[in-house]
Amino acid sequence: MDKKNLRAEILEKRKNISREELEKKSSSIAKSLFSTDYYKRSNYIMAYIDFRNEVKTEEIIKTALKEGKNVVIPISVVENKQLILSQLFDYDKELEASTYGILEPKSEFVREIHPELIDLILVPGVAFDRRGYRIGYGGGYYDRFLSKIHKSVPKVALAFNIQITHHIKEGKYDIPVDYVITEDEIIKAKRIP
Ligand SMILES: Nc1nc2c(c(=O)[nH]1)N(C=O)[C@@H](CNc1ccc(C(=O)N[C@@H](CCC(=O)O)C(=O)O)cc1)CN2
Ligand SMILES: Nc1ncnc2c1ncn2[C@@H]1O[C@H](COP(=O)(O)OP(=O)(O)OP(=O)(O)O)[C@@H](O)[C@H]1O
Repeated sequence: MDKKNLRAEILEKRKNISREELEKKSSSIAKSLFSTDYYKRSNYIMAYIDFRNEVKTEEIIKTALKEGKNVVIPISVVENKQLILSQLFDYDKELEASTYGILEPKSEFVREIHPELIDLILVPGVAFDRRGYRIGYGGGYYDRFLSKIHKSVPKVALAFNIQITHHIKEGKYDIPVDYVITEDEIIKAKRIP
């Protein structure tokens, strides 16, 4: 199946997850993340702010902040499809709906951070395969961003089971993630060299 149809098919399935299930599955994904070494070791986490029935990240962000970790979120720059990073201190106070309807920091709370500081990246997406390849919304924001990040920084996708697909044909800019955490398992990306 081509990328466009696969994207549409999975988005349709994800739309049908109830609020209750969304909360429950997201919470179990958060718990799995907390159990990993890369989460425990992290000090600067780049987290996305969920929209449109993505795995919710509110609990992850609030827990990480409580544990004294630094949390950084992306701001979309539409003109050049780049992501700017901003440090978040208070999830409930600092955010407002912005580009694409995604929550971003209000202007007075933008605190720009250099990408080199990041030591764990939580990646959103529409579909993933077990090698860590990904389909997003088609903007190329994360591929562009990840191309600037050192290979050693763990890239962890959060996804519901229904977002795991057999095979995604990789494009020339695609940067695979290292792990995909779902409500049922932690998939360590297997890539045949
Ligand atoms: N939570 C979250 N934040 C994120 C992303 C994400 O996937 N999830 N992104 C990941 O990159 C970036 C935003 N990317 C987006 C790209 C396109 C559309 C969008 O609405 N596209 C139109 C179709 C456009 C077209 O094809 O003409 C649509 O879906 O209706 C939304 C977000 C940055 N922040
Ligand atoms: N590193 C890059 N440099 C230049 N162009 C890029 C880069 N990464 C992606 N692109 C371009 O961005 C466009 C969208 O890419 P793609 O279809 O892979 O997006 P996606 O992964 O589905 O979306 P997103 O990353 O926004 O979730 C493509 O035209 C692609 O060529």
